Amino acid sequence: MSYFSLRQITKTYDSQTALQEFTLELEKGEMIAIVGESGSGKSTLLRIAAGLTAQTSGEVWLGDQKILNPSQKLVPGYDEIKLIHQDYQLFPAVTVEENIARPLLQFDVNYREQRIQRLLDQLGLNAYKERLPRQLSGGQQQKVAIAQALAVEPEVLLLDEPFSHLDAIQKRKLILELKELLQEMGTTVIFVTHDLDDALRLTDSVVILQKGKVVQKGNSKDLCEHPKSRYVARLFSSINLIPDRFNSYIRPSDIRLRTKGEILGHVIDSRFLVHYNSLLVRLKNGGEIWEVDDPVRKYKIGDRVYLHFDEEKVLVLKS
Ligand SMILES: Nc1ncnc2c1ncn2[C@@H]1O[C@H](COP(=O)(O)OP(=O)(O)OP(=O)(O)O)[C@@H](O)[C@H]1O
Repeated sequence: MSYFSLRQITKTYDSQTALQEFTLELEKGEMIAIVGESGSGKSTLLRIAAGLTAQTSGEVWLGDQKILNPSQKLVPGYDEIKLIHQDYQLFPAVTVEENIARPLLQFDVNYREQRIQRLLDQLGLNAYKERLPRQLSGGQQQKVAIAQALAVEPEVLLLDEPFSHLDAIQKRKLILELKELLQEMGTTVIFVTHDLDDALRLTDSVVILQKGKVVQKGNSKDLCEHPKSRYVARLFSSINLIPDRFNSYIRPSDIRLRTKGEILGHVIDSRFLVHYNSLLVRLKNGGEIWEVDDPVRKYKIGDRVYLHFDEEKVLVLKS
């Protein structure tokens, strides 16, 4: 039996289905990301997993403990399962240290002090412990919210896009730091996001959610090489429709640029990116515009190019 399981969770709001028979089984210490566009049911799922929203049907289990929802439990939620979202609320009038102490008030004073010190160390917050939340940057405030959630050593941490206020550099750094910390603590984690890159920084194990249903799950290599839909394929890169072929697509990185060949086009735009130039190429036959990677940065706007790809790289995607 798995450690944390969401079994056949369905949630309807009035007549609208937000989640449909969602099932997920996690082992202790496992980390998984759920990636889905806005409105796909991610937040609803995490609130149900935390026992904060009542599901229409289905069950949540932590070990042999059934997680009760607010219609079954007087005080909703569990210390063992903590949810962090982007609109975290720190106590504005007390210091960082006191914010972290709040969930620990009923614990023994020695344990409490030790635990606060450990969290301040782990999250690099020592220098800020006397400050009020408004005297911190967004990233630092987010770290305090994380420290607060981790204070009671939850078994399961549910992250609902908690990094979306941060800039890309801060976000990358915090995700990597958090990953190390959570691995060390052996915490079981579900991270929901609309951003696949963020997901893959935390874990290689991904579930793709669309309109409340799981459309695919796997590791990044499987999902990238064998996407089951255009939506999944596009999470990794754009895809070019191959003219005169049904539902067949090729990724910009799977195209080779040649000076001779079959598919002729003209470069109409070029952008310098870190590992390659990203070209827009207008195909002579049909006028389609393809995105093509130029890793040697050889081609310029106006150049004639021939495009080549291996048949095995073609993605056939019906939906
Ligand atoms: N309290 C509510 N009452 C009615 N409908 C709701 C409620 N909460 C969510 N929904 C609907 O359920 C669906 C899923 O919403 P949810 O917030 O779970 O999606 P999400 O994937 O987290 O979206 P986002 O990334 O924009 O936060 C949406 O269509 C939303 O409008």
